[in-house]
Amino acid sequence: RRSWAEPYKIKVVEPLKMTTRAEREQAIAEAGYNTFLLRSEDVYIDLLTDSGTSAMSDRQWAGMMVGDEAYAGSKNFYSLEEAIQKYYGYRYILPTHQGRGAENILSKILIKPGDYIPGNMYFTTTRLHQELAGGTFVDVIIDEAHDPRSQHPFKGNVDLQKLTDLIKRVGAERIPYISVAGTVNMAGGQPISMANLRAVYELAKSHDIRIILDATRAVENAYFIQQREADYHQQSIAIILKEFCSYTDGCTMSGKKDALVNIGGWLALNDPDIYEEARNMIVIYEGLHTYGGMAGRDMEAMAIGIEESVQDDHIRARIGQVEYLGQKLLDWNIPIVVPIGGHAIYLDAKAFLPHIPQDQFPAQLLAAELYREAGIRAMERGIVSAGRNKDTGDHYYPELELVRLTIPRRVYTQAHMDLTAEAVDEVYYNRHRLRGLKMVYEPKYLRFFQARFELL
Ligand SMILES: CC1=C(O)/C(=C\N=C(/Cc2ccc(O)c(F)c2)C(=O)O)C(COP(=O)(O)O)=CN1
Repeated sequence: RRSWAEPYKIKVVEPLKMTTRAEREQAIAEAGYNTFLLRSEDVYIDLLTDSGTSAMSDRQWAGMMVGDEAYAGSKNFYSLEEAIQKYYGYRYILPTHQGRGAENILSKILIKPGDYIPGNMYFTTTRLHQELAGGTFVDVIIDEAHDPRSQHPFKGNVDLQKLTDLIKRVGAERIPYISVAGTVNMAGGQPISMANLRAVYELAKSHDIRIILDATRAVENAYFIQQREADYHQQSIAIILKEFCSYTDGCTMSGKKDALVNIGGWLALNDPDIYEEARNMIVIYEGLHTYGGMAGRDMEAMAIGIEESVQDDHIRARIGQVEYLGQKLLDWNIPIVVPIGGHAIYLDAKAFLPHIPQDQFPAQLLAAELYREAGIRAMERGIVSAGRNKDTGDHYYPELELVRLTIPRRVYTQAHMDLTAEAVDEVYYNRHRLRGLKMVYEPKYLRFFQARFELL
């Protein structure tokens, strides 16, 4: 059996600065034990996020050179519109500066105070925009998604009974849309199956309720459908993606993930009336409807990135690298979320640090420790990210207390993955010495971005 290797070779590199442990101890203390507050130059392997951190191809860089920076009607808008219509299948396309720009517009248009928005697990910016519009997010994901050890192949699936119960409880008229993400970031990059999405679509249509997809990693979701769903083993990623989107009425998209760009996103819709209102709102919050907060060059790079993202060789290598790292950690009995997700490895901080109670922020501590140990930057995805219940004011206490090791696309080599695994193993070996944190500064919104902590 031949090993696999990437379907590309490297043409440009960015030299990295190596730091000492002493320098890292000072840097993480000055950053308040919050990896978001570290300087990039002090980070060796940056696994904070796959958002906007992927490497563009030479064709994308070439596309940057043909940016048509006209204020209105840029050529690049039409290449982007064509690429999205071709690969995602939606009719109307509105560029936005990134995903949350689309989430803001959509929430403002579709949600009325007192509405309920069911979805397959929360996402931070998505839920916040739903709440700011007066809505309440209701989690209708299957129970297995909240269990880091469950091997369910499609943990992103919607529990149709939970959804039906909500419709019965509040009435279809209080549900402006069902918010479906594929893959599900906070569950560990877990996919929803085509069969489940089709069933959700049929249920929604029987109650005349819309479905809006968060398409941010829908290409990765298509890969899992190809690999794990019998009917799709012989289908190309592009064909699967298009069918997947056909079971939804529109999508919000952060192009900073699947679409291989450093900035960009869109709102796509099939309903002409919602489109007309969104097209009008875009000029308030994002820019003219033919650039939506992006430069022409960025739209061109994203149009090319969409084409590259659906190539079977690309997505197989991308997810193969994540699986490579995850399998190493599993072989060393280090607790991670299974099945291995599409864009990241998620350390199970509750199992990793059972002696640190959740309100002493174990995942926050573990992310800080991994940086101190090896200059590797990861992201807390536990109680700090979950924030506070808008009604009670108390923390949410999520089942999943995770540290996300997020792999940018086409950036790091297998050697970086090997070193990351060794560093995690070192921290695991010394985990008994670790102790909790206290939060000393807590911002009002999305606190995890800017909160500061001290060692207990
Ligand atoms: C499934 C989904 C996302 O993953 C996503 C973003 N993701 C980020 C950046 C980020 C966002 C929120 C955080 O709590 C976070 F700590 C990190 C990330 O790293 O995963 C957005 C929003 O897209 P925008 O970032 O283009 O506006 C919408 N939907």
